[in-house]
Amino acid sequence: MAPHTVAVNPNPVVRTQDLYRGFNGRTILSGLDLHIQRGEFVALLGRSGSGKSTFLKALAELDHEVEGSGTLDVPENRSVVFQDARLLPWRNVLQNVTLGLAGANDAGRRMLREVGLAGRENSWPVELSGGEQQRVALARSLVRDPDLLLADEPFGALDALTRIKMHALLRQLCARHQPAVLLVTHDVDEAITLADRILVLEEGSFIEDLQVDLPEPRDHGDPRFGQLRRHLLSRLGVAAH
Ligand SMILES: Nc1ncnc2c1ncn2[C@@H]1O[C@H](COP(=O)(O)OP(=O)(O)OP(=O)(O)O)[C@@H](O)[C@H]1O
Repeated sequence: MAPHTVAVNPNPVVRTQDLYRGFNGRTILSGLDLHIQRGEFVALLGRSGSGKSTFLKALAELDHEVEGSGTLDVPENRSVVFQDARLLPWRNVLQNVTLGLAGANDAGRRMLREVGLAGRENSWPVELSGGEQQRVALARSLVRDPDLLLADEPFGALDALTRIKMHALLRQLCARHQPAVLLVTHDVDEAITLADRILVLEEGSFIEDLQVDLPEPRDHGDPRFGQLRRHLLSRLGVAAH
C-alpha cells in the first residue's frame, strides 16, 4: 500500500486548493488540497462530524449557507446521490430517471437495464424496495453521463445483502462510464471494496491519502484487506479485533 502520489495530469476533474469551510466562525475544512482524476474512485472516511458531507456539498456547490474560501474547480456535469433516493413520487421510474432531459427515453431505458430494472419503467417509486429505489437514483445520476459522481452514504439505509449487490453494481457502472467518484461513507469495508484511493478527514485535514492496490473483485479474506482495514480503523480511532 503506497502513499498516494498524484499522476501528472494537467486536467484533473476535481481540483481544490486551500479550501476552507466553516459555520458560525468554527472551521470545519481547513485548507484542503485535492485533485481527482477522470475515472478515479475516491472514498472519503472520517469520524462523525469531521466534515465529510461539508466537503461533498462544497464539490456539489450545494453549500450556499457556509462560510468559506479557497479555489474549487469542479465540472458542470456532475451528479449527486444521497442516502435516500429522493425520487418524485408522482413520476414513474422512467420519468424519474430522465427528469429534465428531453428525448432521453431510450437512454433512460438502457440505463434502467444496466441497473437491473428492465421492465420496471412504468412502476411508481412507492412500488419499489429501498434497494430498487437506490438503483433508480443511480440510473438517474449516470444517464447524464456525469464527469463527477458525488455519493453521500448512498447505501447507508440498505440491508447488508442489498448493499453487497449495490457495491458490485456501482463498481461495474463506474468502470463502464468512467466518472470521477467521491463516495462519502462510514463503512471502512465499503471504502476498501470500492475505491481506488481512500482519504481520511480529521479536524479539517486529510490525515490519510492511500492508494488501494488490491486486485478486483476485492476479497475480504485477503490478508492485505484485513491489514488495510486495521490501519484505517486505527486512524478513525477504533480498535479493530
Ligand atoms: N448548516 C450547518 N450549520 C452549522 N453547523 C453545521 C452545518 N452543517 C454542518 N455543520 C457542522 O459541521 C460539522 C461537520 O458536519 P458534516 O455533516 O460535514 O460532518 P460528517 O463528517 O458528514 O458527519 P456524519 O458522518 O455524522 O454525517 C459538524 O460539527 C456539524 O454540526
